[in-house]
Amino acid sequence: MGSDGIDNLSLDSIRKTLIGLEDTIIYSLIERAKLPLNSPAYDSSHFPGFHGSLMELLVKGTESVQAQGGRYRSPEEVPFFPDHLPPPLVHRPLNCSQDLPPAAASVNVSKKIWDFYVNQFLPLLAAKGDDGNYALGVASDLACLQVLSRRIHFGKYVAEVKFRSETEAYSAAIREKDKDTLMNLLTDSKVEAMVKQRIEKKAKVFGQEVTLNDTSNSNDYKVDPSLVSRLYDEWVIPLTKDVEVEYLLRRLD
Ligand SMILES: O=C(O)C(=O)C[C@]1(C(=O)O)C=C[C@@H](O)C=C1
Repeated sequence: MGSDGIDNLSLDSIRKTLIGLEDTIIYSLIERAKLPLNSPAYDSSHFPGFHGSLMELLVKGTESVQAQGGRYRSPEEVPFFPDHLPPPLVHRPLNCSQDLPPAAASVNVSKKIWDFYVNQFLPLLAAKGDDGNYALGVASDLACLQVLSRRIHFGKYVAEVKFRSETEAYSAAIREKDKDTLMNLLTDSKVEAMVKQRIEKKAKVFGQEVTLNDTSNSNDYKVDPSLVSRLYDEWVIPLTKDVEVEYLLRRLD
């Protein structure tokens, strides 16, 4: 996101940002896929010394430190545990557009992102096994979760730009609280198909084994490209659209 402010945002520039985030998402998935599932880290009854799972403990602690460092000050940065975060110690203004209408601040699908990632997606990404190195796995999970969340909450900017380009049609549906019409207005099926094709292709290119001779199997990838496409199809795109609808519903408040 550049420093030009919301007035100069275009659908093209936001889509470019989404395309850039695809690279980060794939690389973070490749990192997590190197480690075994390590299921005790996600089990809230496994470690008796504290409340909740080890993953929750580590993510809360990391988010707390990052909040002090000035994270979570823009609409696309949403913590997974917003309660009791310490105030930032860094007050320098962000050199990126953050001036979305107030509607943006309250749109938050973090819980849904956490739930699908931990309960549905991670067991498909990581091979069964337990190497006891839970903190490393969770650090890798948080990298995945944060970039997925950023991508999904970027839907706020997408929705704002779409609202500005067709204000009358969107306003009518917002006044009626008509979620279906909003969903239809913002959906572009051709773009969705391209996004899914591109992410699968990138997973093949970024995830291929590089060797100096030609003996490697060209169908061996570090993360299954069809799983990455499925991630977008089942979770990333639908949740981005949920963010867009939720944002729009509050846009005229
Ligand atoms: O690019 C857009 O227009 C978006 O709204 C983003 C997105 C996506 O998540 O990739 C979501 C909805 C549209 O149907 C197409 C793509």
